Amino acid sequence: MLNMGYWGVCIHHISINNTTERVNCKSNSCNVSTLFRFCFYKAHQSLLLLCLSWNESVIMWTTLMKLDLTSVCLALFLGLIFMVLFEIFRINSRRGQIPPGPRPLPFVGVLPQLIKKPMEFIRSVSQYGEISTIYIGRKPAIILNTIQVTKEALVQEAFSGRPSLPLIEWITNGLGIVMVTFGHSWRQQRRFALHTLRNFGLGKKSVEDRVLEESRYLIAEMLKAEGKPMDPQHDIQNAVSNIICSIVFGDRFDYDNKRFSYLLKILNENFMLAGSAAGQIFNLVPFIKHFPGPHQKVMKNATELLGFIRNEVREHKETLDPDSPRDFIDAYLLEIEKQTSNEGSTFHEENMVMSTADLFLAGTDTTTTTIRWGLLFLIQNPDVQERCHEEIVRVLGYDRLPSMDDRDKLPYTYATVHEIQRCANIVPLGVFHETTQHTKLRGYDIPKGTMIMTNLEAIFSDKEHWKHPDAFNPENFLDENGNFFKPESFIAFSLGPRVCLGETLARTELFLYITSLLQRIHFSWPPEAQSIDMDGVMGLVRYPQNFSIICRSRDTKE
Ligand code: HEM
Repeated sequence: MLNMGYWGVCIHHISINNTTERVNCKSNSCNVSTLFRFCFYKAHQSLLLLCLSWNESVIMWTTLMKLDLTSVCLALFLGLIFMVLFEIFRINSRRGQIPPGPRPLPFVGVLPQLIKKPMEFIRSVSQYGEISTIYIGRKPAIILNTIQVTKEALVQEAFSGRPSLPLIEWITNGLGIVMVTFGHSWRQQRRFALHTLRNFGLGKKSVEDRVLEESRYLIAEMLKAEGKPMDPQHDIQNAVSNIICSIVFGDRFDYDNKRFSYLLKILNENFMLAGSAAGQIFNLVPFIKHFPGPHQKVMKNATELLGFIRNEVREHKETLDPDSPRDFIDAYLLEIEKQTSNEGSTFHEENMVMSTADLFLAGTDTTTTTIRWGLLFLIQNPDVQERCHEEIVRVLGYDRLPSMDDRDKLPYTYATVHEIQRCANIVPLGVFHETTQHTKLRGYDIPKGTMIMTNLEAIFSDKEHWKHPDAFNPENFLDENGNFFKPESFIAFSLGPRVCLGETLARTELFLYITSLLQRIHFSWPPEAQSIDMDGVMGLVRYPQNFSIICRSRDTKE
């Protein structure tokens, strides 16, 4: 049995032949090495067992073949050396034909570096030029390091596919929107989701009103722990999730709802695990799905999350009024019915569950994580926090909540929200794309099926495009007259046919939540706060390390 957390304490029970070995490791970087040690240990033990049980047959065979055991071992060893040499030759023979990049290890490519120190590795990749190559396992992937080349590539359909990642495939069965490859199903599901989200208020006053109402709950909840150290994760996640929940399920959930809190916890756990070393190893050797390991936890969590959605679907079916759809699920149920006679329809119940899951998941941990990074940056830059608060109170006072129309009147606060997104950079390599056909980029031939990554870390810190690339400074989004402007390099939601489907919703939530929090609450560190590694923790998104803060209500008469 293997039970592994990501960067926390990991406890491994390795049980073979009724003996259990327990390893306790507390270092942050231990998981990778421990996992490798575990894999090595397992492989070693299995080999030993095989050797023991098949000892007799091996002896029989080798006698039969007139070979002794030493020769068999030597042959195996030479075979391995040959495979490694062949792999090195294969990689080297492609140099010059593909963009340059760091030297990969045979079979695993750059995965050990990417897993061990992801941000350091991602930063180092841009030194190879506008586009570079990294090997993910045995396959080369192309990294786009500048805004120019990213724009050139991502607007094309040829660059709009998605790679098939075994872990995601295992869970989604190739359904939904986010990880579905470019084609008919993706087009139908994406178009329907966009259209339906708009019908239920996306980009309109009604979603703004939901966010403002929720921000009142959020402020009240955070101030319950006024003056005491508190981890803001759950409150923010619940507030953010309630907006997408109200659109897809037609309901919000109270902050003390135990069942919903549990679902949010496992959602977060899955985002963490799927993007961790465990997820990468699964994608490299998917047959481990038949064995115990952290991937089983990912599957168990996913099954529970999908079970929750299936339950919602069941309840919606029982109470559906075709003349007045209440939310995304109602609209989808009606669409399935409408499309029954259409042969090319991709609308069916499993696709509904997976599309709903995509909206629920993508709409929760992305915005939550950005706001958490925001609190970190605002506490570390108290002058920025104060300047935002002063601007907000000057324009709105203490009582009027902000609206999206206030953006022009709050240029410094609006710039701060964007600067939070730039520095948080929650998907530093974007969401992976794949070429849908053979294509060319900057003179290089790129075969169909090549993985494409956007180096947002390099683009967001390009010295030619940012006034203060390496510091948290809202001036990056202000012109010489103090007005807000958006540099072309700001592509946190990506671009092209795959651009984030929830961009409007996310921007509404980020501006309204951050502004209303800064209006009413002062944030600071608890006295015993420890310093935080600002590279964060890599999951499917880049999370800040866990932290606690002190919230104090702004004195409305100050
Ligand atoms: C701060 C918040 C967010 C950020 C930074 C963000 C960023 C992104 C990025 C970078 C992509 C990949 C685009 C590409 O493949 O080139 C994406 C895709 C997507 N996002 Fe977001 N997102 C955010 C919030 C949301 C929200 C609130 C929703 C909910 C509606 C959402 C739904 C989606 C979906 C469904 C896709 C897949 C689009 C497709 O493959 O066609 N996102 N997002």
